Amino acid sequence: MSTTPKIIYTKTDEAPALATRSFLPIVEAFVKSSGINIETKDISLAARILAIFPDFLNDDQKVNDDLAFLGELAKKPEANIIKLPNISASIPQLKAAIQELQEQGFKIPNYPDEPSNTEEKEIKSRYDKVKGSAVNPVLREGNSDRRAPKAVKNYAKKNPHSMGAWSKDSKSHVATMTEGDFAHNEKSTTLTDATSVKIVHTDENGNKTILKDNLALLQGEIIDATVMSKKALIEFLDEQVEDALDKGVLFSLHMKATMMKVSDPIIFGHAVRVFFKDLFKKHGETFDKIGVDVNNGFGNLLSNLNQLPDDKHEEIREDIRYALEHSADLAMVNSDKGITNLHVPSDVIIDASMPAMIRNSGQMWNAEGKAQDTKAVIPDSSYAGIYTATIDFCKEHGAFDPTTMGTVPNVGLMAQKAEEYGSHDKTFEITSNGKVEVIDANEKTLISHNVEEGDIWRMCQVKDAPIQDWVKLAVTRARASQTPAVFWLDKNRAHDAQLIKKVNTYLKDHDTNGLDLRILSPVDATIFTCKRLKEGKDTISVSGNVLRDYLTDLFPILEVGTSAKMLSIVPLMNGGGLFETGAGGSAPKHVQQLLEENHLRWDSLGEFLALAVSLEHFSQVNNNPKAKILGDALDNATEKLLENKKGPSRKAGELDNRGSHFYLAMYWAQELANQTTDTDLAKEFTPLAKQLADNEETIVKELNDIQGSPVTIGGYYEPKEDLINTVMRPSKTLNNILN
Ligand SMILES: NC(=O)C1=CN([C@@H]2O[C@H](COP(=O)(O)OP(=O)(O)OC[C@H]3O[C@@H](n4cnc5c(N)ncnc54)[C@H](OP(=O)(O)O)[C@@H]3O)[C@@H](O)[C@H]2O)C=CC1
Ligand SMILES: O=C(O)CCC(=O)C(=O)O
Ligand SMILES: [Mg+2]
Repeated sequence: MSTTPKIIYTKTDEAPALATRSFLPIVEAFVKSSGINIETKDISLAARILAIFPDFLNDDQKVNDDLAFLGELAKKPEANIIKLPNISASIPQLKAAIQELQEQGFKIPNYPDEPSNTEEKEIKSRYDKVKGSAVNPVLREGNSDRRAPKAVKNYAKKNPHSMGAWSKDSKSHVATMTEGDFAHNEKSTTLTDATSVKIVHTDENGNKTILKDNLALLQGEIIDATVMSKKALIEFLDEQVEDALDKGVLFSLHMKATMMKVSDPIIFGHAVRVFFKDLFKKHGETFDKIGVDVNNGFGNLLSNLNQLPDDKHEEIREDIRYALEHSADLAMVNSDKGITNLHVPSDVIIDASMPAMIRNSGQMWNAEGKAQDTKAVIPDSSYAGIYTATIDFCKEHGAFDPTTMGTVPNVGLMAQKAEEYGSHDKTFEITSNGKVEVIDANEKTLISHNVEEGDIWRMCQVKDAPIQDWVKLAVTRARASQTPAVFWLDKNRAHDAQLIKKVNTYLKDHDTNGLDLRILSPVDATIFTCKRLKEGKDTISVSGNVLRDYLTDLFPILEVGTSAKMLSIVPLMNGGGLFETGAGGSAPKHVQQLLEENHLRWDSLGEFLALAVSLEHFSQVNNNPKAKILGDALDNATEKLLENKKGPSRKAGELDNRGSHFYLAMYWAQELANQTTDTDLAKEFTPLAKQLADNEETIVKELNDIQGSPVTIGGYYEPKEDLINTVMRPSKTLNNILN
């Protein structure tokens, strides 16, 4: 077995996977002579599906379970992983990927929506492991450190992105529940001893069902459990649809159906049924018969209608048209194609969609493709208040100004499936009235809730070691950047109250002299942070897992226009490093544009930043000074790329992702040629730098001239390697130089 130190590069999905085909050959060419091996591991949705069905595949079709491999590696000190964004698949995406793979000759089974026998149940449980946020929680064996690097911030100050104006009269607002939701029903406790718990449902007749057994918990672990009342949820949604109609604002639902893969699709389904309640009243039975499941979005209903005879089909279509005309206006994902906010649960994801709305004067797109004030519906009130507070701040003070505003780095608790991340196998849609209890090994009930049929009950856990690590990371970052840090914790929330005790205890382990550290509720923290932000002051947010996700899109999108340019480091708890490429996702719209116009507007800046820190980490761990020089040179090259505005444009015919990679390579080679610390590297890169510069015009022309017409890559989830490489490496001149 080889123990050669290496950097692992992940192959993922959609835009970042396309970009990798262009960027990775450059990286490999640059690091080859410095004793750095790059190995790729495929954690794309397609590969993850194939990895769990070896028994359905021919020998030559089988693939390794690279995610499992990386999950183990992430726990070892030698881990050095560059992690690109991947699809956290909703059911419609999962099904599309399955269909594509089947069409390519992989004989994997269909996804059984309603498994009717043991075999189907087994297949479904395998697919459920691939579903939703199945990669990040496995690899993130450390807490999160995300911030905008100085160069990125300075660039944004000099070249501000567009920012929609806010007025006091804006009707946009957030609607959230005031009772009966996860926030209001939460109960929490810290374990004094290690134990093993079971989760038991007892119905009104005393019949017990074990929902989960033998869940081992450590001493000092915080657990919390809560329930979303179906009745309260439906009543709330009903009021919001009415209110949106009354106020003449768009109805827009913002969930995290991908990451919160069990609870949020159920909530999404309720929203669809409430919005189209007359339709469901009239045709509910028909929908049941043809297997409609709107937990997968309204699009699921539409695609199932084909099973009906033409006249019935047309009648229902007419009723849908009527419903859309007479109910509140829906926010649109694509008004040209008639795709609404309720069509696909993975189209509107709260972390990216709320900041986009706030950046756009609080407006979303209506059916005519025009911007309109919006009611953003976020049913659970645990975290909705941060958006209310931000929106109120903008109404009061106007939009933020990217040329003067400060910055908000985040230190996020997420290691070892902390908080809601770890709730997936402990979230249940309740089948009958009764109670749900968490019972320990001594048969003591730790937490108990009365529940009703249809309620969503969930339990989360957060271990003590990750909390200690998180507090330490917060202090380290506050010290290193001399920036005030705020723990976004609400003493009135059960789970947060437990966490606050630990924060206060563990802060004592550190020298906090001269640091400004506070604990504020999320709403107060938002107000405090926004005020400082407006005054040009920086504030670190130290948050739990969900707020980590929300805040690392919210502030970056307001500050620098995108979260793709964030430095995103996960110092792994066992000493390794996971380097993520920004805080954004895989930008599906970008693939569409590439296929139609052969232009990829994906910006790899986050990847450049990740590689630089990965090289630095490699240098330290493996005592390899060349890696440090490569990393420093890459950082300088990235800064130059920003200064010279060589990032991708949005428009076909202009510099795109591939062109920006060329410039990065040229600047990187120049930096290496000009540095004086390592003469061998300087000697190696001097001719390369010259060749790249001499051929700049030819290469850029080759990269831009091919744009403008459609291309094929032989698949969306599992593109053909030769086709995708041809599309992503179209400059013969550049390829020859790199070879
Ligand atoms: N770390 C991870 O693995 C993450 C994965 N995801 C997954 O990503 C997918 C898409 O999620 P979504 O919520 O749409 O969020 P995205 O961040 O992927 O996309 C939202 C918009 O942000 C802009 N954007 C994001 N990244 C870049 C980039 N590098 N360069 C240029 N523009 C960028 C694009 O705007 P424009 O259209 O204006 O160009 C894009 O349409 C989902 O499958 C989700 O599960 C999401 C977040 C993190
Ligand atoms: O894991 C996911 O599904 C999304 C992750 C994400 O959005 C983030 O970490 O910012
Ligand atoms: Mg996110």
